[in-house]
Amino acid sequence: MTEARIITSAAQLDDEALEASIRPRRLDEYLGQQTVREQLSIYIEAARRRGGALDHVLIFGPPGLGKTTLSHVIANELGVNLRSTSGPVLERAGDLAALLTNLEKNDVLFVDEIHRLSPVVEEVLYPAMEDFQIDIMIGEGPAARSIKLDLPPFTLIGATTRAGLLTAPLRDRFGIVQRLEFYSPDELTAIVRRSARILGIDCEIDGAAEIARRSRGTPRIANRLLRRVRDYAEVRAGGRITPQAAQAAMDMLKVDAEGFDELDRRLLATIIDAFDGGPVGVESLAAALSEDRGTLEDVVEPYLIQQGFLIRTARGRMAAPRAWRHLGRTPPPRQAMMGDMFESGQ
Ligand SMILES: Nc1ncnc2c1ncn2[C@@H]1O[C@H](COP(=O)(O)OP(=O)(O)OP(=O)(O)O)[C@@H](O)[C@H]1O
Ligand SMILES: [Mg+2]
Repeated sequence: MTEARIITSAAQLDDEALEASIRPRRLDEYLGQQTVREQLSIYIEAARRRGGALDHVLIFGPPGLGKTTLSHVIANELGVNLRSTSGPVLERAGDLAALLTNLEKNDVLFVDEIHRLSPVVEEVLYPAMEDFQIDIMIGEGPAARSIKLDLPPFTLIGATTRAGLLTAPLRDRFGIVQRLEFYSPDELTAIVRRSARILGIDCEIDGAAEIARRSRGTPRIANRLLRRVRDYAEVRAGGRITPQAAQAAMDMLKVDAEGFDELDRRLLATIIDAFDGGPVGVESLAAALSEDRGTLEDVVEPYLIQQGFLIRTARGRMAAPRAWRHLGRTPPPRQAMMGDMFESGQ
């Protein structure tokens, strides 16, 4: 079900080739995220002047907002190598030790999905991050002993969609913590225009803006929609992405004016129809939708919440009045809704 979502923010296979060509490599190509960019440019410059490693960086935010991209940009700007791995891939302490001992001075080690590190691997990471040292076990049984190894100074960049799932000791070891926000329509318009330029797509500004508005604040979705709209424009609109062509293409893809797709609408409609507008617990909601809870929490809900269509209360999710209206329903009287929110302790 989710695989088929045109506007899912999760990476899809055919994204990869495209993303490689349009992924920003330098900080000034990384559009939007003004605060993050400003801060990082200072930290990067300072690290370069000192000739030392940049402090460890934690980047968090919903899928497709540019965590992996930013990590590569940072390494590039620092002029160092980036080694890449991910939480679930590092099964044993030795896997991490092997990576760490191969780093060169000031290199970046990128750990994606860092909230999924196993506890034994995390234990190795603590002294590595703090003192650039690791303890490794040599030999087995009674003869086993541990030796300390010095590592070159390096920068760990951790990325996660779920900062809340990080253990406190791990989170505390990051000197720089950056949260990526959903992009504004203007920022996404700039991203779409840049991608169109690189891919040689004829795209009017207003066509780009139309795509941007329906991209759920997410560059990955904007780039994917650009590609689908291009196909449509080639076949039906003489190859040029005009606002009309963009609209028609996205209507065909069932991406509505808010950028919501089938699953977004189904989620809101289920809360309204099956649960009287909520509050409903995320487990019940996931069951009613036959979707995985993690997908709802990571991929679907953040944008609906940020846009004020979904309200998260202590007792569960509620459809906001604009959700009712978006689906052509009349919201219940404000008082009834406030009552529900009040009971839930919000
Ligand atoms: N600031 C930006 N400016 C221009 N393009 C961007 C920016 N951020 C991301 N992109 C584009 O969006 C695509 C997706 O970004 P990226 O893969 O870095 O997201 P992510 O946050 O790592 O997602 P995930 O959580 O799925 O790993 C990139 O290939 C890139 O082309
Ligand atoms: Mg990524």
